[in-house]
Amino acid sequence: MIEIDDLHKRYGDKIALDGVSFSVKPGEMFGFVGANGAGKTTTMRILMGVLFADSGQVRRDGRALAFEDRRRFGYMPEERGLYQKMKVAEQVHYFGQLNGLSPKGAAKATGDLLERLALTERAGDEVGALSLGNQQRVQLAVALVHDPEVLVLDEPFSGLDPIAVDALAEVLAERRAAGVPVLFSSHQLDLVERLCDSVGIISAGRMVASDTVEALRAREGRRLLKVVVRGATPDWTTGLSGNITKNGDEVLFADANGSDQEILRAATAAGTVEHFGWERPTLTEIFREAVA
Ligand SMILES: Nc1ncnc2c1ncn2[C@@H]1O[C@H](COP(=O)(O)OP(=O)(O)OP(=O)(O)O)[C@@H](O)[C@H]1O
Repeated sequence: MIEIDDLHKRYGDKIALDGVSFSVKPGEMFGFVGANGAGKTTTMRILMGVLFADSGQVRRDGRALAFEDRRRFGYMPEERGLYQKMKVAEQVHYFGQLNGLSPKGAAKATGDLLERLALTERAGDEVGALSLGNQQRVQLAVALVHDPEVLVLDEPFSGLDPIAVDALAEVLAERRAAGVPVLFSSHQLDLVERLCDSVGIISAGRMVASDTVEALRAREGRRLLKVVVRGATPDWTTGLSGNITKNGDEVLFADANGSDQEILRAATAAGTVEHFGWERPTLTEIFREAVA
């Protein structure tokens, strides 16, 4: 398990991290989300040892991380960092060897990954000649080539087309199934919701939520009551409490937790109740609320 424990970091007067803690279990996909400048990259850089925290610790299975541990991590930094003049396959192979693979092992892993990421036809091209999206795929191949024990990816999905998003999602899901803790940051909350087991929401250097997607949705899940009544007159909700939004026969009651039975009685008296249930919020709604 990867544990981030009470990280604090300042850049001059600017407090970037103000007590960030969360953990990522083996076989867990953790989505790290937050507004621009919230502290995601800073946290990941400290996790990877390219930046030092002012205080706090990063541990793996209860032990402070050492340089050697991080060699077995796969990291995709925000600033990327490929050799523009090196050819695609050469580059992935080079990083494979740099991270401990034999020449033969690196060649096999390179071939497999280029295939998975639809880069085989570009294997002999210089990286600098590729589109940004394809360079991004090479960067991913570099992060994954040595079959890392832990994955830390800073916005790996940004700039990818939908086919590449699916290919990467599949590769990450395989690593997760093999027991690898996978941590990635993203602004694509629908994607995070679809792929991740857990989510951490950071706002101005503080974690404002960190839990499984299910738990976050369930916690907020009794806030919005959706009722559909056929054949009712539009004024059937008069006198009911809660913040009411109407769209034809569909009525949404926000903050109606204490008055749900009263609403049900009114709906039944007004017409045919076709739907009566709590709406589970999307991750985007949870995020907006958490960082508001
Ligand atoms: N080298 C630096 N010098 C000064 N301030 C910095 C430096 N790096 C980051 N910061 C500040 O620290 C805060 C956190 O930045 P960070 O890059 O970690 O955020 P982020 O969540 O990754 O943002 P984004 O989503 O835009 O990538 C921001 O206010 C940023 O301006």
